[in-house]
Amino acid sequence: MSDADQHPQPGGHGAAGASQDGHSGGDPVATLLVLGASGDLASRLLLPGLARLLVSGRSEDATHGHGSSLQLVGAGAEDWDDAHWREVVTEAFSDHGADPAEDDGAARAVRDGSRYAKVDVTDPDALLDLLHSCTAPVAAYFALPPAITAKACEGLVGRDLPESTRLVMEKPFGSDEASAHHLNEVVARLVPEQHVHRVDHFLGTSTVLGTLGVRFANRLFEPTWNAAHVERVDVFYDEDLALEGRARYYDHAGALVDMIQSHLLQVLSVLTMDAPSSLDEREFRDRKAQLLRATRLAGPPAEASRRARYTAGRIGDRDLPDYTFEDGVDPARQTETLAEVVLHVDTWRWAGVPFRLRSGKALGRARKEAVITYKPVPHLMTGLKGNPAPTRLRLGFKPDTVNLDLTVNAEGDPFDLEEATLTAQLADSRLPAYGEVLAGVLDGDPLLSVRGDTAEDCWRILAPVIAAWKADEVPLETYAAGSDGPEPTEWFPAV
Ligand SMILES: NC(=O)C1=CN([C@@H]2O[C@H](COP(=O)(O)OP(=O)(O)OC[C@H]3O[C@@H](n4cnc5c(N)ncnc54)[C@H](OP(=O)(O)O)[C@@H]3O)[C@@H](O)[C@H]2O)C=CC1
Ligand SMILES: O=C1O[C@H](COP(=O)(O)O)[C@@H](O)[C@H](O)[C@H]1O
Repeated sequence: MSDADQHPQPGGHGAAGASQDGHSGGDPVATLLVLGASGDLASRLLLPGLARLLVSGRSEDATHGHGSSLQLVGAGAEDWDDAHWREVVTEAFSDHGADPAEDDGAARAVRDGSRYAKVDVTDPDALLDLLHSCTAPVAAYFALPPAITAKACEGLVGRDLPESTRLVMEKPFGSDEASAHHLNEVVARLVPEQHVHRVDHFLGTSTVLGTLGVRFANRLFEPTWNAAHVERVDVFYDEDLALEGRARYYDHAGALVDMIQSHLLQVLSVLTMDAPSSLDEREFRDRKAQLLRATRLAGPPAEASRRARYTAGRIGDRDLPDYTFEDGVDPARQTETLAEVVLHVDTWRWAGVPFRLRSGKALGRARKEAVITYKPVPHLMTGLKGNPAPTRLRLGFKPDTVNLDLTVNAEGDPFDLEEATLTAQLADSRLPAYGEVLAGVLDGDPLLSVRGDTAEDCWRILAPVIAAWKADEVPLETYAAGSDGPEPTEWFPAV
């Protein structure tokens, strides 16, 4: 897909361009239609995100003052009625600071006005009827298994959708570059690109957004943010959570697709892109796309990728079984629970710098941070003692922190060197990631959505790894649950 296809209206945000009041997305969304209302995503992340958005008042901004009249429609295969759906909404809202019983504002209005529709989304007539029964513009949130989402979209091709419909698509978007390309073509026949929200909730996290402030609102970092000064960059998303009953999805996806193909490549792009001139969606997404287009695996998959799976172990007071004994897991799938890759970004700025992306489950330490390691100083003056550790900037995710590891003169002996860390705790975002994502959807602003070309590129970058793992060219290592993961190697050093 070319840039031109992605940008029918240079300078504008939505298909309608910037609206009269300067808002980015044209008409605000009137109906949020959650397809897959009985699913895990809807109850655990979407409804809580919506609750927090309603309480924050941002929904009024996002909908240009119509937050409390937002219609919430849940739909799915379950034989629920409106009353049951409202109970689900009430529970999710109450657990997240928006108890409709106490709140007489937007949360209550949205809950009281919400309804449920039973529908098989793969039946195009039924889905279309449902869409037309909603007040337009409708944001159709596909909280569905990806194959069902693709089938539902295909069924809508050639049919008349309500005006200004937005399609909100979850990850994974496609299952490889070709299928993502195909899905992009299908979606492009339904709505303009600016009305497609390919969700990556990491782009809604305060840390990823906070990276922009640290990088671009300070004179200090940007001049050294390049291959001349940076030795390596490591992005870790090590979780102490294990499978947590998600075999139906995870045992097919694995760590590479679940975390690296989607979230961590987005983090990488924000960490390494050139400075956009504004937070206009086109400026921002162009910069990310440019960076990812230049990204490739740093070597042959047997060296530049590694996969591993947890065995039985203990995390805190939890005993965990070997992954292959978890409910719903098929050991023959050889699903990895930890993945690491090393990438290169072929640009003047980044040539030769290794970027390691790593994520794993059931690790002893939940380490979630991007570490920028600087090169040693060109000359350390004779007379200073000690072996200085490299300067490191560590951007922590959850909690959101900035740590700068420096070498300083030691206490008591000014000729000796020691390490010191400057730490800043970043302010918590008022909204959880899904609240931020929904604000963008309701506002019709795709700034924090993954653009179609980028969705394809993320598959292209990892295609050699996926093929090599499928062909068993890279061994599936093991690590005990509760450990630090597989042993460090030259390609995957301890940092
Ligand atoms: N859960 C999570 O933490 C996250 C999920 N995602 C993504 O969100 C999407 C949904 O995931 P999740 O909620 O976990 O999945 P679930 O399996 O929990 O839920 C899927 C929902 O879709 C419904 N459904 C399935 N087929 C149809 C159909 N033909 N017509 C109508 N409804 C149907 C299911 O109903 P029924 O149960 O009755 O079949 C269920 O309500 C996936 O793309 C996933 O990758 C992304 C980030 C995090
Ligand atoms: O999308 C996903 O993300 C979570 C990690 O994100 P967090 O915001 O919950 O920390 C991950 O656990 C899950 O496997 C993956 O599907």
